[in-house]
Amino acid sequence: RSAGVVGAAFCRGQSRSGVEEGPDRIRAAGLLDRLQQRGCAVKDYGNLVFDDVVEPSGGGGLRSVAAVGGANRRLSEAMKAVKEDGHTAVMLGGDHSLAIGSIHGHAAAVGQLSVVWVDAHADINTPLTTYTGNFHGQPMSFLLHELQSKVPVLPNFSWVKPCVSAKDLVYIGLRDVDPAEHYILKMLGVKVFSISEVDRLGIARVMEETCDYLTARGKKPVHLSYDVDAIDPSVTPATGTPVVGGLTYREGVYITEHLCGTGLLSAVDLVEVNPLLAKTDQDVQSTVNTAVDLLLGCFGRLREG
Ligand SMILES: N[C@](CCCC[B-](O)(O)O)(CCN1CCC(O)CC1)C(=O)O
Ligand SMILES: [Mn+2]
Ligand SMILES: [Mn+2]
Ligand SMILES: [Mn+2]
Repeated sequence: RSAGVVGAAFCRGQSRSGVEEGPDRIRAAGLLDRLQQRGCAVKDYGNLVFDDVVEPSGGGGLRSVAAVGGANRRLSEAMKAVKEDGHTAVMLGGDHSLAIGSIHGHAAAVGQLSVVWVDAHADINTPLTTYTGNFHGQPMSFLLHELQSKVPVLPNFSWVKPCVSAKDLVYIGLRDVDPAEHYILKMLGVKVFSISEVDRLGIARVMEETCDYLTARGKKPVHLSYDVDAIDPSVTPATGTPVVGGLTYREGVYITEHLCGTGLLSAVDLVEVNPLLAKTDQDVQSTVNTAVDLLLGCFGRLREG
């Protein structure tokens, strides 16, 4: 197993500064050392730093359109290179708009893939349905073949090619879904395990059903896009859009242990860690340490030893 780590110090998919510090805080918590200690080869590709692209005014109520498009284009190229070097890619965010570039670059390298999206939110608003104009709530709309007739061409976004089929997407942890997103999920028949399903089925059954569903039509590389706000805010408070009633630490780690066990995990995003948004340093540490533990689960760490 080898990991290729890319930091993406980007915050302009949303409004709260600090999430650009995520990559360095996760590194400082010892991610690379802990991976190496487990016998995992690690190549650190460093951080993509997005010196603020001058943003033309306007954008029709969408926040930082050109900056988001430009940042994701660079991330896509970086992720493609990491995959072509043969690593399991690790993208450290940064806000969740970065999934546009991460998944796009992964697909450019491997072709068809499955996406497991672990999040309190569906992040599938289009530029026309978004309430907030924030691109961290929209990434999936740019990636799904089935939504392209609903997504306008935006400045710096013309490079994006849709690369995910709705039937190759599974959500886990949803508990704050906008009406338009819910309509889109129903219309496309996207597989969703909301927090209610996690309660009803238990996380082990959710993961079995997720993997059976994604491999029923043939095994494909898996892209795991993990928003730390999927986990309960009592565990990961340092994040921009916390929502009560989240996954426990144990459920969160079980997800990564199980996906690692399939042998199909090809790339993982770990996004939305914002160290400025916690009240105490303990809260920051709890968030960052959980992020590290989630990633270690992706690379074979088992709690049994
Ligand atoms: N769906 C939201 C939240 C996106 C969260 C992005 B993340 O990467 O963190 O998953 C809007 C959420 N919604 C806005 C109206 C409020 O009353 C309730 C929350 C949006 O801004 O689109
Ligand atoms: Mn979220
Ligand atoms: Mn998200
Ligand atoms: Mn978030």
